[in-house]
Parts: sequence; structure tokens; C-alpha cells
Amino acid sequence: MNQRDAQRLLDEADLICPADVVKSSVERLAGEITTKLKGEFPVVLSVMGGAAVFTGHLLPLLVFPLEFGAIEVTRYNNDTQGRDIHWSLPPRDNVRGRVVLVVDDILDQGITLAAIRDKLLEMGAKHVWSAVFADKALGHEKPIAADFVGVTVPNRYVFGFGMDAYGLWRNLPAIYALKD
Ligand SMILES: O=P(O)(O)OC[C@H]1O[C@H](OP(=O)(O)OP(=O)(O)O)[C@H](O)[C@@H]1O
Ligand code: HPA
Repeated sequence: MNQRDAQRLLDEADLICPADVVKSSVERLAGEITTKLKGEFPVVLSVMGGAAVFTGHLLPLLVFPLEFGAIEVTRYNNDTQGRDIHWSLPPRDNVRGRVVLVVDDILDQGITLAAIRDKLLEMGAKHVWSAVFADKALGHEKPIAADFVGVTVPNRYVFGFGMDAYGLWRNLPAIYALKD
């Protein structure tokens, strides 16, 4: 996609969650996570690359001992339709016997987060918690529910605050939905 089309994508999109709501939601989430996990010395795993922006804002607000790491798993591959799970950076052995907090940008169908949870439990994690910035309202049950949710977004393809549209616009401070 060229620069002009990229700009049009944003110009035609609908604002779903403004930057000030994004910011206050991250702060609220940090408080909730701190209350639950401050005594657990968790391993915090950020799911690259969508969770990079959310994690960067969240982590400095979690002022308790934790071990940080990243995993990389993709299902959408810069498309708007999810396919098979591909692990490019699986979890490391340091999750064995530990409380783990998985941080991701969006819970859509829930397939990615459920696969991550299953893998971590298989690898011996003691307990797996999950924090997602956006939970998409699909109107039906998902294979997993996140423990900590920033905002609920409508059942549309959303982007910004780490989430991409065709690989673009992860850098936006607010969340938008692609034109239907
Ligand atoms: O609930 P699901 O329907 O499984 O979708 C959610 C996943 O999709 C996105 O990842 P993506 O595969 O787009 O990779 P990315 O993090 O590089 O954007 C997002 O970051 C979640 O990990
Ligand atoms: O709506 C979405 N936007 C961006 N990335 C995504 N990954 C799953 N669903 C989405």
C-alpha cells in the first residue's frame, strides 16, 4: 500500500476510542493488575508485535518485581482474516513453575490467546493470567476470556495503539475502525 492509500485508510476510518480514554484505561488496568499480581513475582510476556505499544505504556506502571519477556505468534499476518497460528518466538523455559501474565493488544476470536495459554500450561506455568487492551464484542462466547480488559470494541476491524491495518498505523495513540 502506498502512502496516499495509507492516509486514506485513516481519513475514512471511524474513531472508536480516543487517546485520553486509551490512557486512562491503561492506568486503570495497571491498578487492577497490581492489586492481583504484586505478590506473585510474575513472568510478564508481551505478544509481539501488536502488544508492543500497550506493553510500553503498561510496564512502567507495574511497580513491583516481575520478569519481562516477549513471545511472537501470528495468525493474521497483516491481513484482516485470521488463519493458522504461527509461532516465531515461543516462550522460554523460565515460565516453568511461575505465574505468567500474557499481555496482548486485542482479543478477537480468542484463538491466539487460548493457544498461548495452552502452550504455557503445557510448559509448566503455575497460573496464566491475561491482559488485553481491546476485547472485541463478537456477540458469542470465545474459547478464552481475558482476566484484565482495557476497552471493549465493536465487531469491526480496528487499528491503532499497536494494532495494525494491513501492517500499518500501529503508531496511532487512539483506536479506529476500518470503514465498513
Ligand atoms: O483472537 P484472535 O482472533 O486469535 O486474534 C488476536 C491476535 O491477532 C493479532 O495478532 P496478529 O496475528 O495480527 O499478529 P500481530 O501481533 O503481529 O499484529 C493480535 O495481536 C492478537 O495476538
Ligand atoms: O480487529 C483487529 N485489528 C487488528 N488486529 C487484529 N487481530 C485480530 N483482530 C484484529
